[in-house]
Amino acid sequence: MSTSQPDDDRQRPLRYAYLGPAGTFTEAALRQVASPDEAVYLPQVDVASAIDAVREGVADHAVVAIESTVEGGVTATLDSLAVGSPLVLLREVLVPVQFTLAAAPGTALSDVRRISAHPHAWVQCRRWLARHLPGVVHVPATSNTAPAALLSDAAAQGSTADLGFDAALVPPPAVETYGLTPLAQEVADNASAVTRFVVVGHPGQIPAPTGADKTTLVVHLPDNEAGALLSMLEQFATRGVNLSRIESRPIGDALGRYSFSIDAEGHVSDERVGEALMGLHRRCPYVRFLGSYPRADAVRPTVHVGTSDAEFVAARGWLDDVRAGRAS
Ligand SMILES: O=C(O)C(=O)C[C@]1(C(=O)O)C=C[C@@H](O)C=C1
Repeated sequence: MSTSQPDDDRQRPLRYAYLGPAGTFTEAALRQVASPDEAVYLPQVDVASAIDAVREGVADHAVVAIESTVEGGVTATLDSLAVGSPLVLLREVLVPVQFTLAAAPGTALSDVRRISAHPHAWVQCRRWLARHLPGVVHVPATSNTAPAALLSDAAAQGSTADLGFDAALVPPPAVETYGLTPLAQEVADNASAVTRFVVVGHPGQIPAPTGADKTTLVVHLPDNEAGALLSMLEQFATRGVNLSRIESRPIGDALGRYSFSIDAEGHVSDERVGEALMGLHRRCPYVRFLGSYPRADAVRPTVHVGTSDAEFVAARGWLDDVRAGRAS
């Protein structure tokens, strides 16, 4: 991805909105996309603000978490992308996730009664906390480093007593960044936890197919139709398109109305993916294309007999012949 773009005939660095403050896992994802030397980093208080910064033209791109091995889909991201002016995903980045329990210097593990943590971090450390700090109270934080910054500022002013928490779950590098003391390291329950982040931008050029791509969609089903979900899934299955994620989110206008957030293997320029999208367009009242982009793990899909590009093209040629009276 290029990191500069024309602006009134000038080259200016791209601006990236992301969940801050400094040192979040989101920032680690952003560093894989563009270094702070060549891009402008715009930390935001939450995921929705990062995405809105792109819609409002304050940022060129947003980097946001979309899925984690422990919690599944990041609902704030899925919901922000599902409505509002159209945006697309341009790239995905994987970040291994581990946590340190940290506090201001002078705090001991035995002092800890209340821990500030992002809700996803809390869930990822739940079993460790139950075993080592039973009864400890969760104080929700807006990001993994927001409480680290508060602890650091309060310690600099002489006391952390009024903060409402004694310690925080933070990304390991943030311990040093914010001058904290580690109380316990590697406290995540799943040592191989990974969070998937995406780069969000305005619709325009779609990243070129690599052979190992992903396509993200939002789909609504027809109301009150038996088998509507099955019919939607068949659009993928009959074309040999595997799904790597599907989850339902409330549309929000009435009980029982859900939209489906889907990651499909392949690129919109693949014949089988294009055919599946046309099937969705015919069967479903609403389909939002959220982009085709290279998979971070570079895993190529298994192409089943009868679903390769060449076989779709040959089938279309055969039909043209039939329609023109040339078929034998
Ligand atoms: O980027 C961060 O550090 C965050 O606080 C966000 C977030 C998330 O939204 O899932 C990112 C990675 C971890 O899975 C926990 C929290």
